[in-house]
Amino acid sequence: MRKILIAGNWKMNAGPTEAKVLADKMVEIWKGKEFSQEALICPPYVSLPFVVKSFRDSFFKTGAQNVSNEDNGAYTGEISTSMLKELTCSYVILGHSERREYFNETDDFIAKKVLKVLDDNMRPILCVGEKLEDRKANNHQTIVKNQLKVVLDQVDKSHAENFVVAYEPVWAIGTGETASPQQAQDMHEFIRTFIASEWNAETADKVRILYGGSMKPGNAEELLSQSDVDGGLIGGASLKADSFSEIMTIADQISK
Ligand SMILES: O=C[C@H](O)COP(=O)(O)O
Repeated sequence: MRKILIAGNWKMNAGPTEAKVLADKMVEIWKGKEFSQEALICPPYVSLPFVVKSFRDSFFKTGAQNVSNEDNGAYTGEISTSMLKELTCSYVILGHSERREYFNETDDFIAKKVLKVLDDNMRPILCVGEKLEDRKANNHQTIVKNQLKVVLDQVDKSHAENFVVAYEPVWAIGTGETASPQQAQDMHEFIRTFIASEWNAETADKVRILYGGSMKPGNAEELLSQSDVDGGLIGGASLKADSFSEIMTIADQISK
């Protein structure tokens, strides 16, 4: 059984002051309540210590939006896995389409980071997804398969439980346009089948596959109810404590 992961990616939003207010609000909403699934917030690096502090006595987990593939050393501007672990971060988002597009991150580079995160006993959330032109040209499966293959070729299947994939169709990110539940399910099933062909069915079954792209309270139930959708990677709606909590409540009522 896979636990649903509701993950918020705050992107380059919410500096320390705003982040603390937002995190405190989330904790307040869930005070005294239990959450049967997993909730995660990935703030910008500078806000992480504040969010960690706000979440200290709660079930909320924290993660980062990127990390270096190197150990501590002379790498100006970078952040290491050991620094994130010191803050008790457990997840790292990797290969987000914004990093691929604006910072030229390649599949090989992303694979190195995924390996580093897994080797250091953290959990990568590997983002994959096609652009609108790929979808229109019916190339979406090939694009996603190629992005995944570079990483899967290097990751041992023993990491399956810590390995998280996020399917984020680029055309649905921040646009208000969402993949239909069927489009999401079809791609998630394709991803799981591909992982099974690279590893095996038993390990593929352990991998959580999140959907990302304009997920909000109004569409979360339909998306999260799909058999291969194991959670959400949420941008805009995670910047509002109420919206994020509503999605969590929906996830709480769905069991896989
Ligand atoms: O990482 C999150 C995704 O890019 C989705 O962002 P969004 O919910 O604002 O569309």
